[in-house]
Amino acid sequence: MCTAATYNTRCHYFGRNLDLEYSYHEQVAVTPRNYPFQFRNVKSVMKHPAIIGMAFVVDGFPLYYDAMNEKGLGMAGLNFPDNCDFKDPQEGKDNIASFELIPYVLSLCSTTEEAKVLLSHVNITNEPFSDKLPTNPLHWMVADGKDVIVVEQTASGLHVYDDPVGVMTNNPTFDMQMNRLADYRNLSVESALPCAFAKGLDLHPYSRGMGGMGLPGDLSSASRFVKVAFTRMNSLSDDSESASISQFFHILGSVEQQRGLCKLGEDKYEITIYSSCCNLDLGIYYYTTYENSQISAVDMHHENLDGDTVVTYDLIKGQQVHYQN
Ligand SMILES: C[C@H](CCC(=O)NCCS(=O)(=O)O)[C@H]1CC[C@H]2[C@@H]3[C@H](O)C[C@@H]4C[C@H](O)CC[C@]4(C)[C@H]3C[C@H](O)[C@]12C
Repeated sequence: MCTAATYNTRCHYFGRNLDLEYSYHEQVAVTPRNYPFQFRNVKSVMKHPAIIGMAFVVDGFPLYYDAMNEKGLGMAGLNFPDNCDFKDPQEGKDNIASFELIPYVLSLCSTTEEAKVLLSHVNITNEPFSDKLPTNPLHWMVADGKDVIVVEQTASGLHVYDDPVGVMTNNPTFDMQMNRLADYRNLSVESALPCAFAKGLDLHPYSRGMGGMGLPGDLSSASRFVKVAFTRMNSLSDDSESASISQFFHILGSVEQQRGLCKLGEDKYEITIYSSCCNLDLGIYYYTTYENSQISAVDMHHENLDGDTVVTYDLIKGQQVHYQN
């Protein structure tokens, strides 16, 4: 399971939880402007905005999980089993392999609006990166400081949805997630609204937070969608960088996966391997890992963005305890 979210204060933030029971060797990867993106079926992009994000870098190619470009556009891929339908290349379409979609969009677009136009010609293909890395089912969230969209390719074709709640998880399809949200339309952050259940009935609000009673707390993707939508839509912080990123990680923390709660086999448990937060305006990629709750950061503008090879940073994974005495 995974969760993606956006959050806006003075700057605009975009990120995700990566929830999985195993790890590839993911790293923070900066792709400079002159790295040549060679795609399988469409023409190469030799010069593009610089990109930073989390990637598994194989033979120098950044297989991004989530990333942003220096124009302020972010994109994240999340698991989308059963519904996802990547197809064979089709005549008359821009055929983009699923592992190419993040570099393709982030190297050619500056805004969500531009991404919508680009995606309207796209067929996402099932071509694997290599024999060792077969295609996995994914759907994507794309966001700039203004708009958020969700991109899903199912048996009926490629769908682009406007995302008014600025969050996304896994199954079911995005339109169904939004339909289900109506089941929770009476939830509120108010602790003691008058009883709507029956006029005059004295039902004492014995606790704070009762306006949110009924908010799901389990780890399923449908429940996480509701939980993170409620959290994100009501989130408040001041607009400093420190307060904004703290709040962002709290939004993702509302749906994080603790080891032991989601069993996938003998001694196999899904956990939140990392959480990321991109400052879309400043090009800073913040992250925490399951073991390391201290926020680490890589600033793309501290790199030579006119280079032509991908620069990587290993994740700082061990817990960083700040002893005070
Ligand atoms: C599985 C990851 C998504 C996490 C997630 O949603 N898990 C939930 C599992 S479930 O719903 O509960 O079953 C996705 C996110 C990004 C994906 C990776 C990126 O797309 C980059 C490459 C792409 C290659 O085609 C496959 C390997 C890969 C390295 C991908 C492996 C895997 O599919 C990743 C790591």
